[in-house]
Amino acid sequence: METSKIVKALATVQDPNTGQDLITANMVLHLKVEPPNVSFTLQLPKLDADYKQQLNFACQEAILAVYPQAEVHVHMANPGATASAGQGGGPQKSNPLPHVRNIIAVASGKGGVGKSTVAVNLALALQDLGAVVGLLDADVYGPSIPTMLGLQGQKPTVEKVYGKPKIKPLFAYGMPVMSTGFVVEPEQAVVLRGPRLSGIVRQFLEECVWPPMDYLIIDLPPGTGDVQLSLVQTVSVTGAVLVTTPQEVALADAIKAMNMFFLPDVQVPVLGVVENMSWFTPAELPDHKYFLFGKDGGKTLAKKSNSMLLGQIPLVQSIREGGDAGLPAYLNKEDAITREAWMKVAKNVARQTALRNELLAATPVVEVKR
Ligand SMILES: Nc1ncnc2c1ncn2[C@@H]1O[C@H](COP(=O)(O)OP(=O)(O)OP(=O)(O)O)[C@@H](O)[C@H]1O
Repeated sequence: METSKIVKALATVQDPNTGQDLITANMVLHLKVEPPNVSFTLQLPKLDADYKQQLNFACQEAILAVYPQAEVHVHMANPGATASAGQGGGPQKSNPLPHVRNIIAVASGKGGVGKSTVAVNLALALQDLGAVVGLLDADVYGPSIPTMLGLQGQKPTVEKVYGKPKIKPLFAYGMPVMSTGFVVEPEQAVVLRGPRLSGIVRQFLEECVWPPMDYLIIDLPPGTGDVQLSLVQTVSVTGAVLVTTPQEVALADAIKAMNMFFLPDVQVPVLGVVENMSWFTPAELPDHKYFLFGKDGGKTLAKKSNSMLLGQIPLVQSIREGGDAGLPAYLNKEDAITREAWMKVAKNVARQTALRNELLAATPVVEVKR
C-alpha cells in the first residue's frame, strides 16, 4: 500500500461545504498506513451527523476503490469548537458556514441611499487588501448587484454533491457572488411574499458551495423585515455596516434599521457607518464639494449606534456610471479620489471587525420561536 496513492484517493473526495477536496482543504491529519489498516483524522468544521456520515462514506469509498482489502478508520475531529471570534466562536450546532470567518451585513433604512454600491465596492476594496471575499445580494426587492458586476442574465448552476443539490455561486472580479436576482425576476419578487423570499436567502446561505472566506458581505434589503430576521436566525452575523445619506429623513429611517440590530435577542454589533453621497463633486472640478443633502448625517448615526464613521463617499457621476456598466467605481483606476474613499472604508471595516472579534464573543444565532 502506498501512502501517496491514498493521498491521491482522498484528493478526489470533496468537502460538500466548500467544494474543495480534503487534501487541498488541509482536512486530513495523522495519516497512518499499516496494511491492511489505513487510519487518519478528518478535521471538520462542524460535526453534524449527516455531514460526518457523508464524508466518512466518501473517504471509505475512495480508498477502497484503490485498495479493496484496506481497513479504513476515520477519526472525526472538530477544532472549530475551540476557535474564537468572528462568526466561529464556540461549538455551534448547525452553523452552515463554519469556513467563513466574518459575515458582514450592509444595511440601510431606506432604498436608494447606495447600500448595494457600498456592499460591492467595500467587497472589492477588502479583496485588494488581501482578503478572500464573497458577496451575497439579499436585496430581494431590488437586486442590483448582478448589473453592478456585469452578471445580469447569468444563472448559477446546481450540482449534486453526495446526492444533495448544491448551488455554485457565479464569480465576478475574482469574487464568488450570489444574488436573488439570479433566480427571481423583479416582477416576481414583488408578488412573492416576504417569507418565500427570505427562504431563498436562507437557501443561499445553507445550500451554496461558498469557498473558505475571510468576509462574506451581505447586501440586505432596505428597512427591517423577513430577510433580516431570517439572516440572524440562520448564521452568526459578525457585524453590521449602516449606510445613510446626510439628510435628516434618511437618518430617521437609518435609526430604525440600526435599532433592529440592537434588539435584545438579536445583538449584532454595529461596526460603523458609511455616509454616502456626502457631497457632490463635478467631474471637471474634482476639488470642489457641494453639500447638497446637508452635513453630518453619518456622524450623528455613528454616535447614536456607538460606532464610528467608516468613511464618506462623494456623489460623483463615475460611481453611477460604473454601477450601470458593470465596472464598480473602486476598479476605476482613473478616479483616485473615489478609490481612496472606498479604501478608507475597507480599512476601517477590517480594523473594526478585528477589534470586535478581539473584544466580543461570536454573535449568537437567534433562536426560532414557534
Ligand atoms: N456616491 C454615489 N455617487 C453617484 N451615484 C451613486 C452613488 N451611490 C449610489 N449611486 C447610484 O444611486 C443608485 C442607487 O444606488 P444603490 O442601488 O447602491 O442603492 P441601494 O441603497 O442599494 O438601493 P436599493 O435598496 O433600492 O437597491 C444607483 O444608480 C447607484 O449607481
